[in-house]
Amino acid sequence: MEFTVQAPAKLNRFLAVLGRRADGFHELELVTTVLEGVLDLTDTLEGEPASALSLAISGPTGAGLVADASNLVIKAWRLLEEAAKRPLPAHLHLEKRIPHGAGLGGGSSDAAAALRLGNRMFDLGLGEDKLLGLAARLGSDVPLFLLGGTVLGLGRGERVFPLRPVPLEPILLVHPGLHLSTPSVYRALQDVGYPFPEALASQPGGAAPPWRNDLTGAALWVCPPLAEVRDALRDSGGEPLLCGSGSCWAARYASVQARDMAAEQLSGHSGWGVWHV
Ligand SMILES: C[C@](O)(CO)[C@H](O)COP(=O)(O)OP(=O)(O)OC[C@H]1O[C@@H](n2ccc(N)nc2=O)[C@H](O)[C@@H]1O
Ligand SMILES: Nc1ncnc2c1ncn2[C@@H]1O[C@H](COP(=O)(O)OP(=O)(O)OP(=O)(O)O)[C@@H](O)[C@H]1O
Repeated sequence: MEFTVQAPAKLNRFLAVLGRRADGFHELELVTTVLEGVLDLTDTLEGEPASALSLAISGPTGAGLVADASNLVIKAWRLLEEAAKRPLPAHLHLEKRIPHGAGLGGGSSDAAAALRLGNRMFDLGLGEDKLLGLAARLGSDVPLFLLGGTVLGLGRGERVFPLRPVPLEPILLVHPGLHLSTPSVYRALQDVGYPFPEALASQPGGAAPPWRNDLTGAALWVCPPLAEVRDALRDSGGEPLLCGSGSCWAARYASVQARDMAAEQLSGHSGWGVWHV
């Protein structure tokens, strides 16, 4: 097709929950890296002008994902039409590789990709501030994908600021084949108790932010079998970190060699997906 935009996954290397707000959302401090260049964890959105709007979905994780008005790509397109004050008829094709309900932000990344694609395809000339505003209406995670790189997220995560790049350690991502709903994990914070973060993302002297996710207890409460992947990553010598609201885990290793040995060991587990970052 004529126009193509990549939609990578993300890794929240720091997620502090600061409290619950009156609107039901949680006040967060996040450091997120967009995993640009990890091709088997990147969706692709292509488009060409047509007589009406349509979306086709294919790819390894495309099955079971509906292409109707509930899809974040269509929701993003409708917001663009609202901003452009005219229909933007196009045929879109989404190649899905990011697992859903995995905490890797696939749907949010697709939404950001749709905003960029439509803006470019129809020469709408919407600036970054306008696109960030539309992104925030689509979901808390969408704006960070417009910035790319390593991003500080404040508020419910939608107020984004570029950070200097944090070099990624040798990392493995493991998907246990489970699906976790983000709202149910945030709700479970009430059952497990709210964490009271003392360390925030801004580190003195340019140090990398800590490897931390305050949603871990809540996600394990909602889905106890998640612990199996965490324990396997620990046994393989890694330092596990839950991805967003789950179900994927990331683990960092002391060396590329240690990471690659662990990958070989964990790939043998049936039903788990394993990626190098
Ligand atoms: C877990 C993360 O992926 C970390 O980056 C995000 O916080 C989730 O972002 P998201 O999926 O874009 O979330 P949204 O679509 O905005 O919200 C989904 C639901 O998650 C809960 N939610 C989300 C963000 C936030 N700061 N507090 C919340 O309590 C709310 O119940 C909300 O109804
Ligand atoms: N294009 C899309 N790709 C994936 N999911 C989508 C899409 N559009 C809508 N959804 C819905 O959004 C839900 C969350 O999908 P997503 O892949 O963003 O989950 P996630 O990785 O847990 O995200 P997050 O880290 O933002 O919580 C899916 O279960 C699906 O119902």
